[in-house]
Amino acid sequence: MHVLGSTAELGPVAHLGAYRARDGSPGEEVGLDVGGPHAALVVGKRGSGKSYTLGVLAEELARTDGVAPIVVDPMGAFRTLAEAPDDVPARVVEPRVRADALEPKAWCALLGLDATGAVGALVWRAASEATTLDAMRAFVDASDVAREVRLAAENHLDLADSWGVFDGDPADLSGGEATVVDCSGLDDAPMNAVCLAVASDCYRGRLDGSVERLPWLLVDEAHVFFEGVAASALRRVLTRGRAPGVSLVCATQRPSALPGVAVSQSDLVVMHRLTGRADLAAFRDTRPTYVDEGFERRMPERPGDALVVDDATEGVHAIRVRERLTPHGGSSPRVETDDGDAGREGENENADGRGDDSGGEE
Ligand SMILES: Nc1ncnc2c1ncn2[C@@H]1O[C@H](COP(=O)(O)OP(=O)(O)OP(=O)(O)O)[C@@H](O)[C@H]1O
Repeated sequence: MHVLGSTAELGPVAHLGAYRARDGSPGEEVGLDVGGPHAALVVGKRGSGKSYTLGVLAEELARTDGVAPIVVDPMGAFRTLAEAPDDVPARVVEPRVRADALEPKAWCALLGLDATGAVGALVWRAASEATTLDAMRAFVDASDVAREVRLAAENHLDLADSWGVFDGDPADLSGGEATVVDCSGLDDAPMNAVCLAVASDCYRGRLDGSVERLPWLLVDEAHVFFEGVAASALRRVLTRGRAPGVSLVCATQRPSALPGVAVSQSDLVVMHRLTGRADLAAFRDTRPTYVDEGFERRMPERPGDALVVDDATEGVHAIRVRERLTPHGGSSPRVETDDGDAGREGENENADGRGDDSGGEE
């Protein structure tokens, strides 16, 4: 098997798929080095195969010794990973956050409060003094401030309480099975709080030695998190995660919405079909050596086909991602036809139902 992500035989390899010849026929099997930490991006327009590829990677990591795979799942698309426990060790957990996993500044940002205003300052002090949401509320309740300030702070903390993510303890994420943190049904703000806590726990756990396995954090719809309070924790993993051994794989249909550091720090980019001009520019600017006009001519057409830009081998590799071992849960709902079948969803059809590959910006 040809290994991407490393020039040396370092140990465990995730089977990603096979090389793809120009006529689409499969070639040698392709794997990805998972023996050491990586920062990777999986990009492509809607329906091009990003979640499917993330699922393949999660399956491989779940079957790899010494790593702790965690999927931050915004849509519940990865719950199916746990459907074949004999083949793929995986579990689905509720999204839970310890209130003190968030710095006071993050609490203000999460609740849309100006930290220099009276209400923001009170919430900031509550987050500095208390370790649970209940204790933060008690702190606010007992505070000696103007009534309207106290009521406004209470309302904001009630909102946080209504998300349900601060109830109970978060699951231990350091196990060897794939852990799917199911964030479906959550708004962007609580989802960001969850992602922030997961990324911080992985990073700090490796620094203080409490996490033994090397964490692999897989984040779908990553633009949602780079636009929210999780951004700083994800940036930290991107820029400083390699030394403690934390890997991050971000999937997005909008790479232009990610900060430049997400593209520049990624040593692997799995590019499914991508047509938006701004999105292509996000790569052309940081990787002019790889992403030229020839690159655009090689752009994959079918869902599941990809170009892998690999810093280790300093090359661009045309591959087809292998089929999933567990069911793929990421397909969009489709209209039922008269004979009861859902509309076709073949390899040559885009998720939006067009049989062609005409794209344009998303
Ligand atoms: N490697 C593959 N092998 C076979 N089929 C695939 C592969 N990758 C994707 N597909 C097909 O393409 C469909 C769309 O893939 P997927 O759900 O991963 O797209 P996506 O890029 O994540 O879309 P969205 O942005 O809407 O979430 C899948 O339901 C599956 O049928």
